[in-house]
Amino acid sequence: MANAHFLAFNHLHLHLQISSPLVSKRVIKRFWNCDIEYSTNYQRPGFLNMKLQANGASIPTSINTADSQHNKTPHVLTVAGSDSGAGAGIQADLKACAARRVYCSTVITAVTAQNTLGVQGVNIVPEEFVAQQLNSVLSDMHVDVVKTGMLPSLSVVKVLCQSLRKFPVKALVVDPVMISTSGDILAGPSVLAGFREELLPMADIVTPNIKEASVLLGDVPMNSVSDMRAAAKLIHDLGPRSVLVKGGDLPNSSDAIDIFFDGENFYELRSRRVNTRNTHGTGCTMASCIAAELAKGSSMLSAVKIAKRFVETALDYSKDLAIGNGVQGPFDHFLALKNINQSSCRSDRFKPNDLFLYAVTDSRMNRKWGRSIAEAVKAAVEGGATIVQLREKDAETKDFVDAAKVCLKICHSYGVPLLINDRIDVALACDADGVHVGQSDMPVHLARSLLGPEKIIGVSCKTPEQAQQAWVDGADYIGSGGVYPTNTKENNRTIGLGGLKEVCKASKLPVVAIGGIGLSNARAVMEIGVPSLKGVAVVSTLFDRECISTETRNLHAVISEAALLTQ
Ligand SMILES: Cc1ncc(COP(=O)(O)OP(=O)(O)O)c(N)n1
Ligand SMILES: Cc1nc(C(=O)O)sc1CCOP(=O)(O)O
Ligand SMILES: [Mg+2]
Repeated sequence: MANAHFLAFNHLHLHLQISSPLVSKRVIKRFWNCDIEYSTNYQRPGFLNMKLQANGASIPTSINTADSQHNKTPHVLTVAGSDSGAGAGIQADLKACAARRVYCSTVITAVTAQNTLGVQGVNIVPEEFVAQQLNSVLSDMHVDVVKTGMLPSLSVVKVLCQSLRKFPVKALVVDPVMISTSGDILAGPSVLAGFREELLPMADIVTPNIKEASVLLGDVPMNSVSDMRAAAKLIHDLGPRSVLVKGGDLPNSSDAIDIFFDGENFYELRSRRVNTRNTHGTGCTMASCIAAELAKGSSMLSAVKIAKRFVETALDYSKDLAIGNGVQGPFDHFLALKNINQSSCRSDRFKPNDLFLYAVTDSRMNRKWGRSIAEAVKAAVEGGATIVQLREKDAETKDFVDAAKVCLKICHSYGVPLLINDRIDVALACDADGVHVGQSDMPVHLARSLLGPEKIIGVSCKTPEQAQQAWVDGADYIGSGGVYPTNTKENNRTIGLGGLKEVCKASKLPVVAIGGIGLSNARAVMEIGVPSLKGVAVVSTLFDRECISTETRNLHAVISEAALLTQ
């Protein structure tokens, strides 16, 4: 499918992943109300030269299309041990990559006999044969990311490092497997030296759990989040570009807290601790999932966040799985094959700039103007709405689902995501792109476990504390208001531009402003000057008007101008 994805368009700064110049030109025109001129041929292979014209300014642009992953299948190579019980190791890696829709090839370093009771035997593959497998894969296939798991001997570590020097890849993810979850030793002290001296300096990320972090640092005690931070910093000093210390086994913690350190900033990533015996293979899955997201082109931090969310959701889904008699069972990676449909016509699940012009429907207004929900949505996306929310407070469930399916087709034909207000059931029934919930609706973490990791979840926040919680709970964006008084929502508290600013400053998530926003005040909202504010959400300004597409176009022009001027 020909498509064009905006990765960022902030203040005259454009990154465009392009697969068809003609489609891209149309999409640019529609999204940004700016004209685009192409040179008629490629002057350098893989580079597309173009001139963007917006508001009288003309910007020559050269886009490297050769880097685009469009025609390549994202590919992870896992170098790890086989687990006969298929909960961890190579088998977990294959399942995780398949679930994340990334091709996975395999180099097997050891074959283990294990089950839910523990590891009964280990048969190490000779290093020459590991080398041969590496050569077979890397000399023939385009591998984006190498992920390592069980590396049972120093010579295997060395063979791997040699292969990586001969066949460089985009990223190296090292899961420093040393002790199995059942407590069995999978790599001895000589391997530890290999990790420290050779492999970690080549790694883009290393993902130890607290036991592994402690062993890597010579058995330092690891009992708290501040110990994890200190360990992340010390492991970073060993050479990897970033470190994720996983705190799932941290004593006395009600959340699963991981520390991500990229050499500059620490991020404390929290998720709910899922109460289940089925946790065997979470480390392998986490690292494979990070590798898969990197192969698809994510930044490191967002790959880590997606992986954490994927693992949390899969654990939640597999709570009641009964496989084996031991204390630790495997979990199910293919939540997508249950009632979570991850297929989406849209290739990217959520881009913060989708919030730019957020159209929220209203059944009362549609009735007043004598139009269907689908007619209203079509006019809004034609006018340039970048995301749509169906907020149909008094619709019958069946009518709502039927209308939502029609609207979904319309939105997807324009590359616009469609969210459902409040009704998780309706979102599931029509396979919408996500939901928007308020503080008294279904809590975000429950919505997430029902909808899965792929769907977009927005949550209304009036305070910095709510904004912080939204991030912890796994929301994708925040709706914040009422910025101005509104007649559309009864008894809504107005927080003003000041309140909006406070929420935006506190928010780690992108924010869309809502409440009483129209042509006369949208500019003031966009000009508050906090980068997390990505756009405005409106109801009456679009839908309580005679011509929705004209009003949408007008509002688009106002906020585009404000966005350009606040660069
Ligand atoms: C983008 C956006 N922001 C806020 C809201 C309000 O949601 P909520 O607080 O749940 O109120 P209702 O819309 O359900 O009345 C929203 N819908 N969209
Ligand atoms: C649905 C909604 N939520 C709000 C909030 O403050 O969270 S204000 C609001 C209504 C927005 O409608 P209009 O654009 O017509 O003012
Ligand atoms: Mg609500």
